[in-house]
Amino acid sequence: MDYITIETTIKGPGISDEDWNDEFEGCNCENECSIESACSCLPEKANNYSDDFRILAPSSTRLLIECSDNCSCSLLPTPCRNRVVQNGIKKKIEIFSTRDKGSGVRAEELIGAGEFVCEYAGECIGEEEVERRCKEFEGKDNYTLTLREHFGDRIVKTFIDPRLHGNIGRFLNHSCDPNCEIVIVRLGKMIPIAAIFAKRDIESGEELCYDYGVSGIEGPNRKPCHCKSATCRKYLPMSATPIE
Ligand SMILES: C[S@@+](CC[C@H](N)C(=O)[O-])C[C@H]1O[C@@H](n2cnc3c(N)ncnc32)[C@H](O)[C@@H]1O
Repeated sequence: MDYITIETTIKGPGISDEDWNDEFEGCNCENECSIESACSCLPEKANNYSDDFRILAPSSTRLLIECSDNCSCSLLPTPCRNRVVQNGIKKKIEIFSTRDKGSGVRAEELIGAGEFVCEYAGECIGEEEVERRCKEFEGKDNYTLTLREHFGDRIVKTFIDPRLHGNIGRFLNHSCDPNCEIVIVRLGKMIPIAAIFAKRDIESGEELCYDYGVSGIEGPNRKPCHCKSATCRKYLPMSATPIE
C-alpha cells in the first residue's frame, strides 16, 4: 500500500496549532545535561539515557523529555546526552516479507538492550478523525497507535496514524513476547511521540516486534496471532477502535 515517507510525526487533522506548538521553555545547562546539572528537561530527577545512549528504566508513567532547540545545551560544543530519538535511526534495520504476518522489520546488526530502534512516525490526529478513518478503512489493517497517559485522574490519549504518512515503524508486527517496546517521548514539545526501543539484546536477522497492547476484540473480526511465542495469547490484542 502506498504511503508518504516521513522521518518524524507530523500534525494531522484534528490537532490545533496551539496544541501542536506548545513547547517547553528549555534548559539552561552550561555543562552536560544530567541530574547533577539539575537539567530542567529531567523533571523526574533521573537521567533518561546512559552515556552510551541507551534508555534507562523505561516506564509508561515516566515523563521522558529530550532537550531541544530551546535549550542552552544546543550551544555546547559536545553533543547533549539527553537527545536520542530526535537524532533518528542509527541501527541497521530492514523491511522483509514474513511467512504469515505480511511485511515485518528485522535487525541487520546486533541491537543492544535499551538502544533506540526507530520512531513509530505518523500523523498525529484527533479523535473524530480516528473515527472517520476507522470507517473509511474498515476491514483493512489498523495502524493507529493510541498513546495513553495518566495526569492525575485524567487519561490523555494521543493518536498516531502512519497509514497515509509513516516510516519503517509501521511495519513492526506484534509479539506476545516482544523484543522491543514503545516509549512515549517528548521532543521539546508537550505533544508526545512514540519511540521504539530494544527491550533486550537483539541478534542480527531477528524480527523486531512489540506488544500491541492488552485489550482485545471478541467475535469473528478478531485476528489470530502468529507470533509463535510460548506465551502467545492466540489473538491480536487490538481494540475494536483505537478510541477505547
Ligand atoms: C501495523 S501492521 C504491521 C505491518 C503489517 N504486517 C504490514 O504488512 O503492513 C499490523 C498488521 O500486521 C499483521 N500482524 C501484525 N502482527 C501480527 C501477528 N503477531 N500475527 C498475525 N498478524 C500480525 C496484522 O494483519 C495487523 O493488522
